[in-house]
Amino acid sequence: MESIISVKGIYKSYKKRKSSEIFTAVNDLSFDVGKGEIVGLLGPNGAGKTTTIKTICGLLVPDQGSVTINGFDSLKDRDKALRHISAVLEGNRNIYWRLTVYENLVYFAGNRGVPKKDIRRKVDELLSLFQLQDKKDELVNNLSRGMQQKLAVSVAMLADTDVVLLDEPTLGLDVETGYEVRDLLRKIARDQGKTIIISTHDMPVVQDLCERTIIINAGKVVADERVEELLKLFETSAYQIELQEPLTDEQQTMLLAQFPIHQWEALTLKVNLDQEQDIFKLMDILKQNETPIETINRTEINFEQVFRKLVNEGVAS
Ligand SMILES: Nc1ncnc2c1ncn2[C@@H]1O[C@H](COP(=O)(O)OP(=O)(O)OP(=O)(O)O)[C@@H](O)[C@H]1O
Repeated sequence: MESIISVKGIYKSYKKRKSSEIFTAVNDLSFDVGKGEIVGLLGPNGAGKTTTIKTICGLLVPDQGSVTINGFDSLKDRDKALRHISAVLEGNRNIYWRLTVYENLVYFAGNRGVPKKDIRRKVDELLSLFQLQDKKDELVNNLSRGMQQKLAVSVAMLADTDVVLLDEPTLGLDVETGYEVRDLLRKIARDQGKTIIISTHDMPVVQDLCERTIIINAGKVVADERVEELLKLFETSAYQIELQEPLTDEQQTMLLAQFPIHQWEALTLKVNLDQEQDIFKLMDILKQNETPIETINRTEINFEQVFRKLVNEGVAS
């Protein structure tokens, strides 16, 4: 797939407040994003997601490394590179709180180079797509957080850029509005073929919306995989075993020595096996004392478990 964004070996350090210590927020980060891909940038608090997004959209200059957008270096060819990008940063900073929804859209349409004769049509299209017609004369300050977020995303759509960067688009939204924003983003990506990078903590957003996820932790990439591949990697190996009787001390010692048992409560064992056939070895130990087994189930593993495993273990597979 042709790459539209190429991040190569970027580093970014900050000086810690009230001390001379330097903190490396992004540490040799590299990845590519293909045209039309929807990529989730996932990571715990402080992982370096916002720093990465701001570096891509030219708000921060990396200490080392480069960002290329559609073939243009974001530093050397800044104007040409950034022409391809719109961003919605955290906190709805790209909209004016003292203007109405309509005034914001008209103002930013002019500001982003929409020809005068097309502004009205473009604004009406976006009001309709984002279901904001009823709110068009409302001051942004009086809108709910979800409405403000929808307006922020619609402002980012005005320039019709190839790439849209979204920093935490569902943060602080209630479940219903979160779904609504997610559906809108899916629609935009599918119907308009845009490349979308979403930085988020929200696992369902990634699982539901993104084709690929780049998981970062402490400023480094710990996984760069298609979401379905990541889930597959773990789904074959998660088991839950219910016993009818407790195990002997000897069985317990053998199990703990040989298998990564991650939960053991009374008669319930949960284990993630590296290879599927390991379940037979585990059964051998259980059979040694003829321990009656109530059930063995392969458990569904969700994206949150995959994420926690990758972040805690720091390995891609
Ligand atoms: N301007 C700054 N000055 C000093 N330190 C900063 C600055 N901006 C970010 N940091 C630090 O760099 C690290 C990475 O921050 P960043 O905002 O990129 O992470 P994040 O993954 O987006 O986190 P979160 O999910 O909490 O928003 C954090 O430890 C943060 O405190």
